[in-house]
Amino acid sequence: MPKVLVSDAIDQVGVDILSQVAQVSYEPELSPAQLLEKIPEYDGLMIRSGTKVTAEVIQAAGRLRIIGRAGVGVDNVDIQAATRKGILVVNSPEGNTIAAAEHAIALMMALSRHISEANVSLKAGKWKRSQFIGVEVYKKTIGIVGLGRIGSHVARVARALGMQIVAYDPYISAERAQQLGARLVDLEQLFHEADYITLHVPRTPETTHLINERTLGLMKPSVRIINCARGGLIDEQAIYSALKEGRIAGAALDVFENEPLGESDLRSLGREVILTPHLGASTEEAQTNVAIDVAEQIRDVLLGLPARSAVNIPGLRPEVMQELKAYLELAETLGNLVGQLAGGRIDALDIRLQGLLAAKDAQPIVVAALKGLLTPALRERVNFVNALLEARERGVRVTETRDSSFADYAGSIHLLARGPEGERSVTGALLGENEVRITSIDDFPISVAPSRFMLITLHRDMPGIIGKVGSFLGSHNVNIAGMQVGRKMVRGNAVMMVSLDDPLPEGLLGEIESVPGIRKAYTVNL
Ligand SMILES: NC(=O)c1ccc[n+]([C@@H]2O[C@H](COP(=O)([O-])OP(=O)(O)OC[C@H]3O[C@@H](n4cnc5c(N)ncnc54)[C@H](O)[C@@H]3O)[C@@H](O)[C@H]2O)c1
Ligand SMILES: O=C(O)[C@H](O)COP(=O)(O)O
Repeated sequence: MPKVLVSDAIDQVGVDILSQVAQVSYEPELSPAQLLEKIPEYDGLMIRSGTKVTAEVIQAAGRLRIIGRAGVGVDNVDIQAATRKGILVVNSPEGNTIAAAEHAIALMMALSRHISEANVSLKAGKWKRSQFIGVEVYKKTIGIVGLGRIGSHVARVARALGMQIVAYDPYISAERAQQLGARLVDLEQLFHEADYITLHVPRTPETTHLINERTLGLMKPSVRIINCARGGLIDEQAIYSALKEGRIAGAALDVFENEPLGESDLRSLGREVILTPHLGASTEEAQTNVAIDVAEQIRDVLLGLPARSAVNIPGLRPEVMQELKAYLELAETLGNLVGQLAGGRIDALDIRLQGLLAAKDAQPIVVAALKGLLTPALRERVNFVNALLEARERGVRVTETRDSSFADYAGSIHLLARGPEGERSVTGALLGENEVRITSIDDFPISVAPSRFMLITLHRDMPGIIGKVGSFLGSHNVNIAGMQVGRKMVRGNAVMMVSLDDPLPEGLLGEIESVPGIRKAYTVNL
């Protein structure tokens, strides 16, 4: 039975799902050193933001197949290292959206009405109503940075509160913003106009210290800033100084550059700052959602099924996967074949999707073809997770084209590989629903089912050549399971594909190539 380690606090429902297929260790208090020591035993790892899955952890994870992040942000996982090692990373992109958006709104309201400070004051026995005069959000302008899932829900709620909405998100259309009642503006304009600024972007090199000494200077002195997204989006020292000196009115921060938040000047401030310990996703509903979402994906992957929210491979809905499954096998077989025929280094791979495939998502087919192409070199080190990255790192340029007019088969894939030794091409299609057929090699038409051991020759189409190869193999006790010849013209060049029951013994390939009329021979394992 596979083993799954749960190293952060997750809802019990997640543990129950994992237990259907795995032996589960629930250890939410592990130190980094303990994680490093334990990880080699596990096939799956389920985490939240508390566990740092560093390159060192991944290096030590000898049998790990999947890391499930019960939440959105995967910046605590070294994705590059996981991808390189072929470890799938999945998350729950929507399970805590509402919780995070509501926390941002709650912080905005708490800041506006001094709720946190007033609560502490009253509990300390004081009744100081005049000290807690707040401001209304009605008719104020909220600037939303990042109009994705959480930012969009904040926009909907803000609209219902009667706020004006400006938004900055270079990756969404003005129409989408308009639907949400938001006006898209550039970042500087947002900083100028907003009475409230709320951040809902991932942390990237582009968004790191988005709020800093300079940008704080662009804002109204009455501005209140909310960060429920990621630590590091705000320069903490700069916002501390701006708050302390009264250059801005307030800030509410749920996330920090270093978590847990240790010594920090921010802690010394009064009502102008509200700090919460990364609680955006901490609702009962969100924790149930993310636990189910991610545990189900870990369970499915351990059972050999696809994941629905993979971070490091194209996400494939199960119905799409089902539809493309046989074509993925075809693409992988063709990639493997053309890779072996081209031999050695391949600089470029052109992938043509023909017939009905011209209308499909090409990405999974490209990944499958690359997996096949790299398998002779990398063996089990290459998989659907790391094939694209490995190909990129080896300098393989990939292009894809489509030809919907192709009518010989319902759907067909043509691969052309270019390397220092020239170009080689193969085509394949499905017979019926899922029988893979190789339908051409270097444009010579054939129809051959791939088999584990194959002999392929390029030769002149002339009398006796097939017989010579057949009796040569027979004389070395190699049994032929099937044979087919393809040619474009009588007595021109031709290709022969021979399926063998056994591998060709060492040294025989050279002898086959010395048969008069044979230009080149290959053994191929599919
Ligand atoms: N505090 C919490 O507990 C908590 C909970 C959930 C999510 N989060 C965090 O909230 C953030 C947003 O999550 P989401 O689910 O809305 O993600 P999302 O991917 O749906 O939305 C992110 C948006 O940011 C935009 N974006 C990317 N780079 C940008 C840039 N340079 N400038 C402006 N916009 C940019 C994207 O186009 C996208 O629309 C993430 O960082 C996530 O980790 C925090
Ligand atoms: O990215 C997320 O999903 C949030 O930051 C939530 O993190 P958590 O699961 O550690 O609460």
